[in-house]
Amino acid sequence: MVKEADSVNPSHALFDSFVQAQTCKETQQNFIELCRHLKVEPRDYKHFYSKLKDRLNYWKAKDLWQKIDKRAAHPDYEQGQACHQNKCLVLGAGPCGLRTAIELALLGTQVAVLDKRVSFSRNNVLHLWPYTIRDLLNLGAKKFYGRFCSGSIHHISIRQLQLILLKVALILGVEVHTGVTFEGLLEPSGSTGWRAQVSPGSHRAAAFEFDVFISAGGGRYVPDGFKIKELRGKLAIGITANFVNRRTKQEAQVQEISGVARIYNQKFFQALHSEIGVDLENIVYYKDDTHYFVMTAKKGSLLKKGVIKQDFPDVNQLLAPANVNQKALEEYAYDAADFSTDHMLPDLEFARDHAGRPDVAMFDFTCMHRAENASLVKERKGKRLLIALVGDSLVEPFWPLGTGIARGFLAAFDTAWMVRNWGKGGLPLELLAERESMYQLLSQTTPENISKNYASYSINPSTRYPNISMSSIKPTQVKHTVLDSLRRLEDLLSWCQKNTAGYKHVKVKDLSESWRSGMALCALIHNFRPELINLSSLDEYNITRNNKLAFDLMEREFGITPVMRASEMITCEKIDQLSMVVYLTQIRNALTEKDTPAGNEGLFLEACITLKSIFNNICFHLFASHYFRSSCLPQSAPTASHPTTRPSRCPETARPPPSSTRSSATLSKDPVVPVSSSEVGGSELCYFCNKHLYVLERGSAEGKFFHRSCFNCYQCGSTLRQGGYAFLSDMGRFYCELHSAAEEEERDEGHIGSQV
Ligand SMILES: NC(=O)C1=CN([C@@H]2O[C@H](COP(=O)(O)OP(=O)(O)OC[C@H]3O[C@@H](n4cnc5c(N)ncnc54)[C@H](OP(=O)(O)O)[C@@H]3O)[C@@H](O)[C@H]2O)C=CC1
Repeated sequence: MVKEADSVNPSHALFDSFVQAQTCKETQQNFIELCRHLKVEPRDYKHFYSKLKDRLNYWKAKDLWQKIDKRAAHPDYEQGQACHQNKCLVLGAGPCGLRTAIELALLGTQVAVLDKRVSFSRNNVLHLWPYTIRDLLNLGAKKFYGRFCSGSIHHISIRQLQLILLKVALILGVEVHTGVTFEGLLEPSGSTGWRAQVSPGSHRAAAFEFDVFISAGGGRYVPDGFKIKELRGKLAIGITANFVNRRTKQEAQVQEISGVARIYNQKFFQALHSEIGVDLENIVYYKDDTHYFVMTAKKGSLLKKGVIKQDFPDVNQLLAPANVNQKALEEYAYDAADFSTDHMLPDLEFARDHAGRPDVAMFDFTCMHRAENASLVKERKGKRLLIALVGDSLVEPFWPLGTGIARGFLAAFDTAWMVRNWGKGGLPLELLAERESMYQLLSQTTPENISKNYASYSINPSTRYPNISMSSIKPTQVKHTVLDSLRRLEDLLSWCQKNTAGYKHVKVKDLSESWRSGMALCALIHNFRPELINLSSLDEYNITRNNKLAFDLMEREFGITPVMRASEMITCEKIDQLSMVVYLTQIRNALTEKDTPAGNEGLFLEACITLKSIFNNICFHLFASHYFRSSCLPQSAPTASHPTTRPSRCPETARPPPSSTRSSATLSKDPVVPVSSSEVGGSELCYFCNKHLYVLERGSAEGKFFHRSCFNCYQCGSTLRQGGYAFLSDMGRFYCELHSAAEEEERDEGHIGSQV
């Protein structure tokens, strides 16, 4: 609604109302009225922002335009042309979905955001890292929310953050549909591309076709093809509570708590326990729209206080709603809040959650989830879809550490960078590999180890991560994320089986060893061109002759170059599957006269060929002479010239590096570890189990070599991944994120709460 006397010009008043709107609904309504009044059509997303700016000649808006113009002028966006042909659906209007939508709009993408919620009702308060503060200020946060970061500790409530981002997104021409539930992806059919199944089904978002899908639904929806990994730690029960902030003088004087962990203030926690029976590991208090508390409580005291009714070893059973006494939980949170603020907050009254209940909740942080991959590509009927996860659906944050939104925004920028490359026609495997390389860094990022030059931050990862290697993950390592391609390997195998069935001495079981004798290749040729080959003249044990015959015929008749020499089929230890896949695919295309791979075939061949060439390089760099002694890899592979890093033999004898590697140094990824000729052949010992380690099964991190299956958290035994671990060098131990934080917290005395 237009506020009276705000301005004489109705459009100015409408703009003011839009800027000041305090709910999602009010924001959307004011926006629509403003657009109507100025006769600008939000669906004309390409020109919307410039038209709005031109038609709203209002001094109060100038500040905002300047900020947005400055961001939009960054060369990364190529004046909104970088992705002008792309369309993106974003699932979730949480902070991360909206932040991603803004970047994609700046790249020129047509963006639609869906959220099932109709209101922004989350009171919980998020900690902001310095770069996020700068980022939001640059988007005009102060304009939309005058109190932004005016307190002593930098934070913002989720709903205020969503409001700011929603307003910026709308100004940039993003369509935001609330009250719409995403039910799943609809595959292309006929001339229609990828779409979403939504509820209500009649909503116009159902007709939106897109080639990029961002899943930012907060972790509850995981698109097909993504694997989610569980990181299980020791029992950690989180409690959040929000109390009404009446903004009185007395409330203003109460000190915030940026994070008090038990180890740093034993006295406080002992008093809390002995005086009121509340036993906590840590507590945080932020004063924002509400008085917000987040704490980790010990199970014993929750049982004693009757918050948890019955003890169960299984945490799901333990924290099931039926096993929680809500009233007792309210009392517990109330007492903790009152005690930790020295009883200085007068008339503590619970704020209300979206359902009108006292806003206090209990969460399980024992088990955190993270996706194994950040992105993938699907292809159906020749139409490709890039799918990316951002926010909590990518990595669930441990709230008391206050990393959620900062890492969420970093992933939003990284994702936008990938979409930019997608829009510019980058090869799927290459851009997926680059995205995964960035994803490896995410869990290691801290306010200290990311670049401090906030002014130069852009979606380009190199502006944010010092010493980043954008190619630490190779395309071959993301092959499984190009989903159609893998299915096509199976298709290729069954085509081969079908067309060699019934031939004597031929049994095709795979795309490698079954081809060694050359009989299967000859059978394949005979099946299609019997006149070319006399099968009765073949001897299954004359491997070189059979293969030479088949290779020569393929080359002469169909112009297909052999992938290896016939003699190598007998000498090699293992047939190289990727070489065979590329070779057999070309044969299939030739024999079935599909000579130009098109549509889905294109992606498949691209995958195979990229995999093959990369694989050859990696193999050469990694396995050098060992592989050449024993394998069939083509000899044209490039030579390696890296220095050698020798592994330590075991943790006990390893000489500790100068400092803990949970520093900025860990941001530069392990290079592919080169192997000297004395090492190849593989008889080193695994850093962890001290057993023999062969080159082909070897993983490495921090200069240590090990079996990949041995790379587990010292504390909980969960499997570690490159980039998703911390290494405490003085002890020579590797930890998962959760346990490294706990371990460091215990050791790092005097450093109270700077993470929180
Ligand atoms: N309570 C807290 O303190 C919370 C804090 N956060 C913070 O916010 C950060 C960013 O969160 P973010 O990743 O953006 O996720 P959010 O949870 O903030 O946003 C996701 C949004 O998508 C909605 N959604 C989920 N599934 C669907 C669907 N199928 N169709 C339509 N809408 C759907 C969710 O609704 P719904 O929620 O109803 O499923 C929610 O509104 C987190 O890292 C964390 O720090 C996030 C969530 C809660």
